[in-house]
Amino acid sequence: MTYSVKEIFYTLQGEGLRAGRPAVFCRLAGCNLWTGREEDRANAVCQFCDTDFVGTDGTLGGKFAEADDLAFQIAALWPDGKDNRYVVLTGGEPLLQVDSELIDALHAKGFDIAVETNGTVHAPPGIDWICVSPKAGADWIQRSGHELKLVYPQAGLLPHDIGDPAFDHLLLQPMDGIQQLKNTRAAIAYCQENPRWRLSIQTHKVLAIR
Ligand SMILES: C[S@@+](CC[C@H](N)C(=O)[O-])C[C@H]1O[C@@H](n2cnc3c(N)ncnc32)[C@H](O)[C@@H]1O
Ligand SMILES: Nc1nc2[nH]cc(C(=O)O)c2c(=O)[nH]1
Ligand code: SF4
Ligand SMILES: [Mg+2]
Repeated sequence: MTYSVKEIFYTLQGEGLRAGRPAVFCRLAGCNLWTGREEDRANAVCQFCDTDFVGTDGTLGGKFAEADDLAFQIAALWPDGKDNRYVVLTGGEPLLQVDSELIDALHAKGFDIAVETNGTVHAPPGIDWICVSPKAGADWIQRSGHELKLVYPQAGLLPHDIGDPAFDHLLLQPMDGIQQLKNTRAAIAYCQENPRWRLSIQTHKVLAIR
């Protein structure tokens, strides 16, 4: 299977329960909820995306013919001789491409594997940390995982619509955009009133890292 990769870079996980953890990010190209073209945004299922996932032209992006080739490139970004290897597979929608060959190849290189998914595709077995961020108007089928990271607020998919899902951790992430400050205030208030939920800040944006 050939993997289309937008970019690969070494940074800190910015979001969610594991914010602050050093990680190689591998951003797979393409998504099933938006083409990624601005002219299509208003008609997309997911309209608030903050990410460029189109094509393979980013840092270390490209087409990787084999899982081992992609795992080799990811491993090359980890500091020499250091353990606690961690890779975050994101996109776009990574589960359109992630398969058992890639999971095995990354495990063989010693990586703990996380995925950031919109929940419209079942996660294959073996992923070590599944973060699902469901989207209003999209089929949500991956309903279990380690963290549920709900972008807030989304008309039609508010925390009280979610019930009692099979996730270890429930997080609210304020929607970035022109209402970012207002959304952050509202998310803080919701978490304080509903303490099963905790706040996820996009710390990489504050820190000005990738
Ligand atoms: C770019 S998505 C890629 C992974 C997958 N397609 C998904 O939606 O989960 C990575 C994370 O960014 C979140 N995100 C995207 N746009 C956002 C925005 N404007 N504000 C806050 N979070 C956003 C997504 O919900 C998801 O948790
Ligand atoms: N630092 C950093 N943390 C992130 N967490 C989720 C991201 C994503 O775009 O999936 C992301 C990202 O792009 N950068
Ligand atoms: S599902 Fe994820 S990658 Fe796709 S458009 Fe929405 S936030 Fe962006
Ligand atoms: Mg991002």
